[in-house]
Amino acid sequence: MSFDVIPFAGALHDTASLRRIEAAAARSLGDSHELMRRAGQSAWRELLAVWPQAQRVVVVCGPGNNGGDGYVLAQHAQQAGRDVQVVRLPGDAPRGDLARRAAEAYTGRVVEFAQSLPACDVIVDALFGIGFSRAPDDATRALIEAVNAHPAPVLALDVPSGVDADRGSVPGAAVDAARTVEFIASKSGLRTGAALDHVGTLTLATLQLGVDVFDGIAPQAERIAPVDLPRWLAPRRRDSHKGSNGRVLCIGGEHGSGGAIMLCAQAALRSGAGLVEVATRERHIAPLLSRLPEAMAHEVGDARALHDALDRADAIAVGPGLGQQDWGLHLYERAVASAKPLLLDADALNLLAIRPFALPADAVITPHPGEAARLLGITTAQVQQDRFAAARALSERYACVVVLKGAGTVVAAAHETPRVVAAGNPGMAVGGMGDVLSGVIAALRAQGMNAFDAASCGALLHAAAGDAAAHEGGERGLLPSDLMPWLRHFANRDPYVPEPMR
Ligand SMILES: NC(=O)C1=CN([C@@H]2O[C@H](COP(=O)(O)OP(=O)(O)OC[C@H]3O[C@@H](n4cnc5c(N)ncnc54)[C@H](OP(=O)(O)O)[C@@H]3O)[C@@H](O)[C@H]2O)[C@@H](O)CC1
Ligand SMILES: Nc1ncnc2c1ncn2[C@@H]1O[C@H](COP(=O)(O)OP(=O)(O)O)[C@@H](O)[C@H]1O
Ligand SMILES: [K+]
Repeated sequence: MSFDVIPFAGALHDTASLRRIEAAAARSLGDSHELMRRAGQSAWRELLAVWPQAQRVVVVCGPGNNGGDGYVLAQHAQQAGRDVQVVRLPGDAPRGDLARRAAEAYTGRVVEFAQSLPACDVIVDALFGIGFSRAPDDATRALIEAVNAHPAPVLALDVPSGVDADRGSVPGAAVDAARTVEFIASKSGLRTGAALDHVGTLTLATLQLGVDVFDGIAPQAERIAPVDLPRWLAPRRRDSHKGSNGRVLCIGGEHGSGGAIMLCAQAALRSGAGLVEVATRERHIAPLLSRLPEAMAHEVGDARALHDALDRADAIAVGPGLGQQDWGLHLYERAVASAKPLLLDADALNLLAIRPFALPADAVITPHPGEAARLLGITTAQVQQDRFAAARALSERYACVVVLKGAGTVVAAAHETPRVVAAGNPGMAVGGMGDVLSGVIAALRAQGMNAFDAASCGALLHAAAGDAAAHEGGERGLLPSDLMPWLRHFANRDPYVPEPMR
């Protein structure tokens, strides 16, 4: 596998930056074709390393330079004695000089696609890369569907065809790759949303370029993974005490939703908060204390008790199970008016959408895509079409830090490079999982982390705990409570876990 110079391991780029990097690389090599030659050769080496036994290779080539990479790979496979066929749509002969040159150098068979693909051991997807620009037409869709229906595994070159490499969305059909080998730099859109069901295992071929080709080009986003946790989670000072580890106040738990605030409080304790208080409905206090005697629970009908609890808190999480009735609205307004480090989730976000209050400085909001859509006045599908843009729009509109949850959680704040979490799994799509995240982030805030770092580290810690819990017993049936021991584990120990690059 090809790992050369990686300028900054978590750096993610968009296609506009990649075009500039490619241009700088072509200038420094003095020849654009050299880049394509290296791309095709790296991909061939990867294919050989992963599927050494593959004898029959089908390379599906598009009309652009991604197709050009495919012809270079096909030529290597041919020279290595493999049975190779390039398949392309009628009319998809290479259009540009680079790809045409690569196609002319390939001496093997080229067949036009008609309904089905030949039998083979591996399919190489070289249909579209970063030049993919619109939903596929019927003929292209039929080809993509034939690739996906074929039993052979797929190696995608640069981008699984049909995935938008900037936004992570799939406007029509997209190739389901077993692996994707990215060229030159990692792409932001392959780390979030619908893309995650298409990329398979991601690897990076940097094409032996020097770091100078990245000069003056800032990454669009940063990928964060469990190995990054020690960046934020230094060991505790030996002489710390419960006060120095922060007091969290969790507000919520309307009638019928008492479990939400209990999960939030428990997660805050398991993420290292020194003290956790809960302001909830009276009838939830006894069950909460019987499960979680370390918490201090208050009935908040008494205005003085609420005032004192708000005053004592180092960080406040408001929203889990809060409801949107008068009780919840009153608590929401008091929490927002408190000017304390604040986290808003669930019903606090629904209330924010209908009663926009100016949030205190450095507040964190943790919407799922549905909540994000309500806050932005758009549809959930529009949020998912461009999760980076939605997170950025929320951070601007509400002047806060945003954790846009879901596959490939995006953390955004004004003047910060957005971060995308390379952990988490669909087992976490279950009621109560977001309440756990609220407790984690509030605990990190109370321990002194700034809002953007607490949001990033908290989303990562939560996702890592979710992955560990899913690894133990599977994704289906995973419960938010299953994360609790793992939150403690990842908040303390060397969190390195071998993982595929995402
Ligand atoms: N430049 C370099 O130095 C290097 C580049 N490299 C490689 O080049 C790739 C980028 O190449 P690229 O820019 O030619 O775009 P590419 O992804 O092949 O697609 C464009 C073609 O597809 C077409 N098309 C798009 N969408 C479509 C749709 N839905 N349905 C149908 N057609 C559609 C589009 O048509 P048009 O929109 O122009 O009508 C155009 O013809 C990059 O990912 C990497 O693999 C490496 O070799 C390293 C060096
Ligand atoms: N498919 C998925 N992949 C990764 N993480 C997921 C996935 N589905 C849900 N999650 C995570 O689980 C949590 C669910 O939160 P949320 O939807 O607010 O649940 P609830 O409101 O029921 O507590 C979020 O942190 C989200 O990122
Ligand atoms: K491709």
